[in-house]
Amino acid sequence: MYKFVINKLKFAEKVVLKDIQVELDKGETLCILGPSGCGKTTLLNVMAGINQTSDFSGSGWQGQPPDIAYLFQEPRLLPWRTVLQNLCLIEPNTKKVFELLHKVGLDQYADYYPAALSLGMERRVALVRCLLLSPEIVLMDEALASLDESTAAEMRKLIKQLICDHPGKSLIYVTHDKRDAQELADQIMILNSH
Ligand SMILES: Nc1ncnc2c1ncn2[C@@H]1O[C@H](COP(=O)(O)OP(=O)(O)OP(=O)(O)O)[C@@H](O)[C@H]1O
Repeated sequence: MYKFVINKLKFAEKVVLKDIQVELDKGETLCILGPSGCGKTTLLNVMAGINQTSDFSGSGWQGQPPDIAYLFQEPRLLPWRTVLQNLCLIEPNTKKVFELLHKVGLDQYADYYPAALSLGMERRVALVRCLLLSPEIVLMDEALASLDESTAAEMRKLIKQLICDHPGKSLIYVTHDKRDAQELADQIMILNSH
């Protein structure tokens, strides 16, 4: 069981998150829903340890912090490196990289630069990059935003196959879309604005 606690998180004097307690079993998927500005991304950032600007009280991860990989809303691939070169920064074993690229249907695109890929393809490369880190928990921020319906459905299926149906991996998934929550979540958390 993973547990993460925030008592209060403020930016300047504005309270953004209050009395948050996230509990998640190994292998479980938690979807976090809530209106724009309620603090969903901030919560993921604090969990990933990359929120440096807030005034945060709480105890964070209870016990040993889990190994985390973060799929940001923007794929954040290095534009001057090919798909394979981006992924080999994480995993030098190209066989492992190609196995995962094959699973997301992109093994033919290993030598492409990110600029030559669609957003949906870049997101799939970013998903592979996360998985190569062998995380215990994957954090995802609006991973299907700005994709057309069929591309979003394809990505949702991959997330389900490669993370949700994987017994050892947990997923914390921020979304505006109730369909994502219905299809992927074991647990749903709704955040309100303060
Ligand atoms: N670095 C920062 N400095 C000051 N205020 C911030 C900072 N980051 C976020 N905020 C504020 O915190 C609140 C929560 O922002 P956050 O991006 O977490 O919301 P969100 O629920 O993810 O929104 P959206 O669904 O639109 O992405 C907003 O009012 C935002 O303006």
